[in-house]
Amino acid sequence: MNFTIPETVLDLQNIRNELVRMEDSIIFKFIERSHFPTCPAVYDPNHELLTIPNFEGSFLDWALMHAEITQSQLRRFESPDETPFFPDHILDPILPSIHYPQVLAPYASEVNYNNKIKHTYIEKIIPLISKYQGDQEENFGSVTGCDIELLQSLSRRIHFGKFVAEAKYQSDIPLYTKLIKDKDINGIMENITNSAVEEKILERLILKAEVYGVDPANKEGERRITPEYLVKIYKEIVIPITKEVEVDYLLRRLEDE
Ligand SMILES: O=C(O)C(=O)C[C@]1(C(=O)O)C=C[C@@H](O)C=C1
Repeated sequence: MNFTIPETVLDLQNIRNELVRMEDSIIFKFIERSHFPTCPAVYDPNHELLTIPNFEGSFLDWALMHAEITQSQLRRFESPDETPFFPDHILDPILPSIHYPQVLAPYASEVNYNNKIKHTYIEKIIPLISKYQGDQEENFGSVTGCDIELLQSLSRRIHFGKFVAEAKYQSDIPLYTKLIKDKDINGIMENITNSAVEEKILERLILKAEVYGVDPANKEGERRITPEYLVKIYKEIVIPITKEVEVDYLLRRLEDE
């Protein structure tokens, strides 16, 4: 899909194809992160080994914020599929603006689930995918680099829910208008849910984890990511938060009408 061509952005099939492609990069990033232990020091706002003068927050927060500041100057957050973790700290781009056509509602950038994504990543995903529990000081930098990449990939995937929601709204405006006016959260959730698509995603993830998760040159067939964990992460975290994004986006959809 091409963000300068609105028709391609709101085509549900294109959006789903993009979500499928994102699975690959997310799986490979999980594999990268799984080489390291949990490293709780990186997420602890008051850790003695990782205190940063004049900064309140964890080492990961500090690194992610500075990565985003640089990326904002490279125009990353002008793109409607990118959502910053530190929206109050990013800067104007140095590169000239692209002026993407507006395909989402004007409030779309305010639908920001990154705090929840970061929290869930640290609390639930890290313990699941890490090699073992504990710190390994010499890897703090690598771990932080992996975390930034993974968090940004997960954020992009989950906030794609805004495009899905807009496409679904456009496909049945009378239905969604009624549900939104009635503030019928359960009704919206029911209508945006497609269990067959979800099942397909989970089946495909099992297959991908089986193929990508084993190094073909490794005689012992050691696993780098288990299908069970991948399915658990998608089923319990990625898909549910994507649906929350969809519902939140839709609840405000009639604001300016
Ligand atoms: O593909 C869709 O229709 C979506 O809404 C996306 C998604 C997902 O997160 O992958 C979420 C809800 C649906 O039940 C199916 C899949």
